Amino acid sequence: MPDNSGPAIAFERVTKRYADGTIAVDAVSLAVEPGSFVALVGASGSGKSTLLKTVNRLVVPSEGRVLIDGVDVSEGAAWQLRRRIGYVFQNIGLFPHLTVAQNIALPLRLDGRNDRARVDALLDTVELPDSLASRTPAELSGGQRQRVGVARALATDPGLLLMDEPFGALDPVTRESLGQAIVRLQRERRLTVLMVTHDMAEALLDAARVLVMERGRVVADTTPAALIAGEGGDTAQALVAVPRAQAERIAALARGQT
Ligand SMILES: Nc1ncnc2c1ncn2[C@@H]1O[C@H](COP(=O)(O)OP(=O)(O)OP(=O)(O)O)[C@@H](O)[C@H]1O
Repeated sequence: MPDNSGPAIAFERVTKRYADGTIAVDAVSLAVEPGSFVALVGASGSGKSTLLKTVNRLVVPSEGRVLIDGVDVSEGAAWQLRRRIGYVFQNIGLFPHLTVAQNIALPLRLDGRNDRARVDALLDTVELPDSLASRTPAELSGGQRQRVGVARALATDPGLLLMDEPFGALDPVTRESLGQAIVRLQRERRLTVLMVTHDMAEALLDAARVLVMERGRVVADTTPAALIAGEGGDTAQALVAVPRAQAERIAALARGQT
């Protein structure tokens, strides 16, 4: 096991209250193990993205604090913090006038590196052919663009990856293959991954731990196996019911029943 596994994250009574009184995150405390894959699920508006963004300081908590390997994220400059954290979100912003290779290399250049071999390795990681390296983002499909975004997020070799609906806009086949690529990478490098998703099936299949949020609070915090076994409470089970029913209907079809 490499000793450079991802960092531990601790949320300590993290609350985010907006000026209009909305409590997006309500006194959340939890610890994320180094090198673990944690999914955040829950209804729209339950606070998933807000909680995720407290880690890279895109959101500053009203109360409480977030620690990475024991150090409060509010210490030091935000850009230094973000350099150590890969961040993937839906419709990731690529620079339209830069090529794929230049987009991926951007964080490396900010680090004073200009490493074409590294870009090629990152293209390989996200399963994109080298032939796309000289294209601009407009010359790619949506799924290819999202893969470039993932490659760019991984460029500085961060130990921590934050993903906010990373595959939401993708077709199911691309979604599955990119998801599997991330899972392989997470296991190989022991990355700490926090992934917000609307898709409970994706959470159950990719993550080792699933947090279910409701109205700013974590109402279930357990393993996929426990969720499948019916644990985690009503909110969690309502979310599990969807992929379960689909799986049962597909199994019935496979058996020739209607
Ligand atoms: N800048 C803001 N000002 C006021 N309220 C906000 C702001 N940003 C988010 N909120 C509110 O905070 C709550 C949590 O939002 P958040 O984006 O974290 O939810 P989410 O679970 O990620 O939702 P979704 O699945 O739809 O992305 C929502 O009620 C939202 O309207």
